[in-house]
Amino acid sequence: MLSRASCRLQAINIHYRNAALRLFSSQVHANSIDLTANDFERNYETALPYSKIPGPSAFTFLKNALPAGKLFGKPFDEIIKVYRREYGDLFKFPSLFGSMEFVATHKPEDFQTVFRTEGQWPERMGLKTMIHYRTKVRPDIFGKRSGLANAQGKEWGEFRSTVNPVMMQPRNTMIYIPKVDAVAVDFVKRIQRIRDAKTKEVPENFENELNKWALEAVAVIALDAHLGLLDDNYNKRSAKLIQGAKDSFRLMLELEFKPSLWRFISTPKFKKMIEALDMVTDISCEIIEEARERFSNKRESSKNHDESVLEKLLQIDPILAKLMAIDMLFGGIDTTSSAVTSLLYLLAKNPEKQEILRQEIMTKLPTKDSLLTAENMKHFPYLRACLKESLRILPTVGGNIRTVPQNIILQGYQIPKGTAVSMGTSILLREDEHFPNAKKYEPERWLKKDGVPAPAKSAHPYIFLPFGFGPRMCVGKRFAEMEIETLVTRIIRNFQVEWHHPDLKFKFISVNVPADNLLFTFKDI
Ligand code: HEM
Repeated sequence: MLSRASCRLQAINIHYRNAALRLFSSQVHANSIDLTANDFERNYETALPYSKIPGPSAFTFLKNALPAGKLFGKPFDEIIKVYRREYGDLFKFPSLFGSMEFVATHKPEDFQTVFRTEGQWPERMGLKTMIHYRTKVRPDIFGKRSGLANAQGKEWGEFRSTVNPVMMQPRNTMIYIPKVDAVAVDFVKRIQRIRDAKTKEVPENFENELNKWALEAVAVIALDAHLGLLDDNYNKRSAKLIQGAKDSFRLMLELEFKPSLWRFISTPKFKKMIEALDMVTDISCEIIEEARERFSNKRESSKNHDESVLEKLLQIDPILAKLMAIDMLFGGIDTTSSAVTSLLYLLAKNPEKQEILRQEIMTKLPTKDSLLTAENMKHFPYLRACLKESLRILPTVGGNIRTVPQNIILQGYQIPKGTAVSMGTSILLREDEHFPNAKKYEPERWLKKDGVPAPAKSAHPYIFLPFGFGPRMCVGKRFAEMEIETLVTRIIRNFQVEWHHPDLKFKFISVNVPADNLLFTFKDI
């Protein structure tokens, strides 16, 4: 029987889904085309056969990826770029040693077709390595479940309906601002302690500091837990969690998308991935168990509305609650810290934009210790535009993926039901054709002025989707945006951020992460 809390959440969820549907249909009005299964069925037989889609053969793909091959050791986004130059906007990646064959497209009209036909329970191919680990290696923890990101069909639909009201409602996000702000204030103090006394430049391991901030921030939301990562003698257990999460993402991606025999034998990389995943799972479970004990010791009268995500979900489904909490700790590190990195870097490289942002922040935070509230966060449109613009120029993820639930046609080719389609947006986001003066950091393009719509609105509506699209979009979107905006507000209120080194490069390791040391200078305002 459903508990009262669960009924309330289900009702909120129905409301949420309706609101989300309205939002999506208003988002896509501009260039929308009406697509029905019938349109494709009518023309499917006359379209070019799937087998004719260009792309490297399994042999060429393997040859290129081996030592001495032209793509050996190249990151995944680089491989995609090379094949796009060779084969055009639509090409096929072959299956190798059991890996999944997929089609890659770089046409916004195709993204629209794929998203508009994705159905009630959109499918995104799960990570086989993660599914294997959770269901075969650690059923003691996960039972038969592989987590929200890897679940499909009805199981995914039920999981998502349960977590949406807790994680995706703006109201439920804003209540965590004071806690997340306290973490941001600690981070500002940490910058003051670790930067060079004279030059004000931070040490070369600053990326690790940002990772620690990200884990600390997501842990207060997920578990109401203070991990102590920003203290000088920081907690080594949580530091291991960060390293484990980074290693396992890197290894999973390599095993999934590069030629590997892991499906048949336990390769050295596979063993390392299991070790890293074990580290993440075991430490997360310990932290979650501690949080659970704290909640059970909490007196009824002291319970309040800003309970952590875990606490709220525990009242509905304890196993799902634990799974979601692990995934929040796991998925909430590299993603948000990478987005903060690109935003700070672009503000450092564009001091005039940084100054406009600071003026906006000063209107609501006249002193450095003014309170940051849900109310004054509503009045930072330039901050929001700065974040969008940095996600455009230096996106955190390279694109989106769907497994199509019906036969469709892309660029004149048959795409049979069940095909995985990858939609590469990161290259398009930096093309003048879609965003005039695309290389320029121009937050203003996201703002409407004197009743004139924001210039970025004229781009195809399916290109800029940094958190994905539709019912399967990122479930951590609202928390991520709030965490990033809170931290950047505190940093820009306290420091002039500068960059005095050659241009920063990024590399793609499941998300785009900096390839060089983050040698930011933070001068006091
Ligand atoms: C800047 C930060 C982030 C970016 C850019 C980002 C981006 C994305 C994208 C593009 C997807 C795929 C969406 C789709 O297929 O339509 C996704 C899914 C997901 N994200 Fe995020 N994410 C971020 C932060 C987070 C955080 C902080 C969490 C955890 C609290 C999180 C948890 C997830 C989960 C669990 C999914 C799978 C959702 C599902 O399959 O239903 N993400 N994210």
